[in-house]
Amino acid sequence: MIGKLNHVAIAVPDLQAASAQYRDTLGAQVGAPQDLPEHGVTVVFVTLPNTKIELLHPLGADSPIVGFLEKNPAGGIHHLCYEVADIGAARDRLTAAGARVLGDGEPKIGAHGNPVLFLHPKDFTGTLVELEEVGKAAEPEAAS
Ligand SMILES: CC[C@H](C(=O)O)C(=O)SCCNC(=O)CCNC(=O)[C@H](O)C(C)(C)COP(=O)(O)OP(=O)(O)OC[C@H]1O[C@@H](n2cnc3c(N)ncnc32)[C@H](O)[C@@H]1OP(=O)(O)O
Ligand SMILES: [Co+2]
Repeated sequence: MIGKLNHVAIAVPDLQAASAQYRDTLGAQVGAPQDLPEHGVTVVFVTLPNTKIELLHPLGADSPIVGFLEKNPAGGIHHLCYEVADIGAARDRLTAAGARVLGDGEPKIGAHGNPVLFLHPKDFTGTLVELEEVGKAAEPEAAS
């Protein structure tokens, strides 16, 4: 059911410092900060040849990553995001298997404009999992 690793998210206490480290020390392609008020985070995406790193910083007092940064003040790996072709079907299959989908169970639009859901870390070997629906590219038409 799961496909490509879309991104690895790292919660960071200082977004500017983390962005500079990835750009200047590691020589990676680093994007601009993006505020996502609906998710309570500011994100910066680092594009790697085979996946992305999502640098996460709290936006607002109700941010879901405030508690994580309190427990991990230097920052740390926060979640993995896997691509799925049909997020509704994935959610139904996972809830039937007993996994907890976070929030009200309805997908929200994530940083890439695609529907996303989160799964409780206690149900996935201590790892918070994000699912992102990435539509399949149109099949090329068969040559006639
Ligand atoms: C969608 C926009 C963007 C994108 O990619 O497009 C993003 O990725 S936004 C990312 C930020 N959004 C979220 O994380 C939404 C889902 N998260 C949540 O609902 C909460 O953060 C939750 C429920 C995972 C944790 O809630 P809380 O911070 O209140 O912590 P608790 O003390 O209730 O945690 C319970 C238990 O789980 C452990 N925990 C918490 N966070 C993580 C984590 N990231 N990875 C692994 N384990 C985690 C925590 O330590 C507690 O364990 P315990 O043994 O009881 O101490
Ligand atoms: Co994410």
